[in-house]
Amino acid sequence: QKLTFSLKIAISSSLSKIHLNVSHGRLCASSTSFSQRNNSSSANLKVDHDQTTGVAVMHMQSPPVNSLSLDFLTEICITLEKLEMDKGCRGLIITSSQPKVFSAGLDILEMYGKSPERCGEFWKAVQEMWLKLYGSNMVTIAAINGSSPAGGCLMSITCDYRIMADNPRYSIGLNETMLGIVAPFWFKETMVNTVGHRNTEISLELGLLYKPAEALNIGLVDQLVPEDQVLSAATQTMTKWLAIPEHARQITKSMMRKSTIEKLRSNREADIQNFVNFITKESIQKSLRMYMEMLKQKKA
Ligand SMILES: CCCCCCCCCC/C=C\CC(=O)SCCNC(=O)CCNC(=O)[C@H](O)C(C)(C)COP(=O)(O)OP(=O)(O)OC[C@H]1O[C@@H](n2cnc3c(N)ncnc32)[C@H](O)[C@@H]1OP(=O)(O)O
Repeated sequence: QKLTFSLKIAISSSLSKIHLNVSHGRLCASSTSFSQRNNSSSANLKVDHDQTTGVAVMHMQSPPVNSLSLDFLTEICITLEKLEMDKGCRGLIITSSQPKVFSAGLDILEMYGKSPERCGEFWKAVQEMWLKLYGSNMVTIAAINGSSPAGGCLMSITCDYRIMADNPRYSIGLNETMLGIVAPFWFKETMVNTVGHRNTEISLELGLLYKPAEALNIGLVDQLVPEDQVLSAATQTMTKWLAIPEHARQITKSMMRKSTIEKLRSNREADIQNFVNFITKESIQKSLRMYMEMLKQKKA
């Protein structure tokens, strides 16, 4: 059996302790320094892990708008995997370091003019991020400090709780139909599980983007706070969620989400084929091109 051995040594203190754990056939080594903080950065993510509270804050910093490219999705998945395996991490807050935007959703350039193979690889990464987040054992909170359309909204609704900046310039929603594309069944089900069937039907058919107050009204977000308090409110909420007996909370979460997760898990290949066939159609490529032009014109 292959053992994965990862050794992280925090040199922030000269006195650091190394813990070895064997779990699920994997040998992991992690370290705790007396400062109890473990900060790490990759190209487009900064993770602040406070080991005293067991809470990690993942800051997305992929300019200009945190759009989810294949590279960025891969980075997010690797980080989620590491945090999930780390017994010292019980809660995850996801937020953005980019001004005015939480995430602009999937990177449109990954879906335009690309080979079927590349599109398939991209879609597999989108599935992977969703599976990791929706099925996470950690308490997950989206600290939505900017606009969050389409894939950005999906990312938010995979979390257990959403706190959004109360700024009417921002919006959130699954607006895929406005791009001439269709939210797949697992996007739709995540939305139904959040705001119910009727709200989802209206929202998806019309490709609606909601202002924060409207999003709160239909239950797409759970709380609105002034912009400068999004992260502190998320931290406060996290403390409450982490006080719930962990095993009971995790089993309950799994019970609520299991059937949606299983449906994708057992149909991953077919879902990739659907996506590739759909997105490479001439008519869909034309819609995406027009949408990108519209985005550029909006700027001019
Ligand atoms: C039969 C069933 C089969 C199932 C098939 C499945 C089909 C596929 C399903 C796909 C699912 C999800 C799709 C998505 O997530 S698509 C992405 C949707 N996103 C959007 O519509 C958001 C578009 N962006 C905006 O509205 C704005 O950019 C913003 C986020 C509100 C920010 O506004 P801003 O004024 O601050 O910034 P702006 O000047 O507009 O943008 C800056 C530059 O970034 C580029 N850009 C913006 N969004 C994206 C993106 N999503 N991907 C790539 N690039 C993006 C924008 O063009 C600007 O670029 P430049 O500076 O002009 O070069």
